[in-house]
Amino acid sequence: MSDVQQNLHDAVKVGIVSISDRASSGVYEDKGLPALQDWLTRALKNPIQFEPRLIPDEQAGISAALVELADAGCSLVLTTGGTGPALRDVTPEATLAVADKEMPGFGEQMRQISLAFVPTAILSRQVAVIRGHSLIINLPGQPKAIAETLEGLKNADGTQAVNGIFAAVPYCIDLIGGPYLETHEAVCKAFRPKSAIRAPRGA
Ligand SMILES: Nc1ncnc2c1ncn2[C@@H]1O[C@H](COP(=O)(O)OP(=O)(O)OP(=O)(O)O)[C@@H](O)[C@H]1O
Ligand SMILES: Nc1nc2c(c(=O)[nH]1)N[C@H]1C(S)=C(S)[C@@H](COP(=O)(O)O)O[C@H]1N2
Repeated sequence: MSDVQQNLHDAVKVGIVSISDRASSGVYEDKGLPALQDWLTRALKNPIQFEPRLIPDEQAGISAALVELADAGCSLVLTTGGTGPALRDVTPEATLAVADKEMPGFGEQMRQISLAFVPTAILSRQVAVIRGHSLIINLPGQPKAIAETLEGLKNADGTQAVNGIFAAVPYCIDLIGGPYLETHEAVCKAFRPKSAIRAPRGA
């Protein structure tokens, strides 16, 4: 029987939001939602209910989608796109507008990680916030940036060279009263203080 069939892991609802004028109007195919869904499915042992949204770079519409997803019980909401300096890039403003708390460490670490991949990493103004029981994190719009920032940089032998931000997500979600997230270590090794580690179910 699989872990899911045995109910070994809490179920989690995750909002995934691709913010792109061109993908949302059909000028090009959206690669943001598939990349988010693929990475989360590879990384998490928990059964995931995805809530996908594909929307244009409009501040009010982005804020409305984030509020709707947080109110619908998404413990985690990941956005992709609209974090740069272009006039239509307003994802950070839309995210901060619905925040109860800002979590600056996520943006700082993502820019640090991304510098290992591209010198233009400093152009991303990405933020992370808490709204109620939801952690909302902005990722850059380049589809490859999703795995890069969540997973970090690995050496040729698979050991971690730079930590991805997802390592800190499960404990953050514990602290805001969400489900207990568990990861596949080959993709991402989550960190929790010893006192916060729960004994495996069914052991
Ligand atoms: N949802 C997406 N699907 C596929 N490719 C994307 C997507 N979003 C961004 N990209 C790619 O990453 C590049 C940089 O993303 P950015 O968010 O800056 O897009 P943009 O230039 O603001 O345009 P748009 O909002 O229309 O996607 C884009 O030019 C495009 O090649
Ligand atoms: N990991 C990673 N971070 C990245 C990039 C990337 O390709 N990989 N692109 C950068 C670029 S070119 C820009 S302009 C900013 C903002 O991108 P966005 O407007 O698509 O969110 O993210 C930066 N961060």
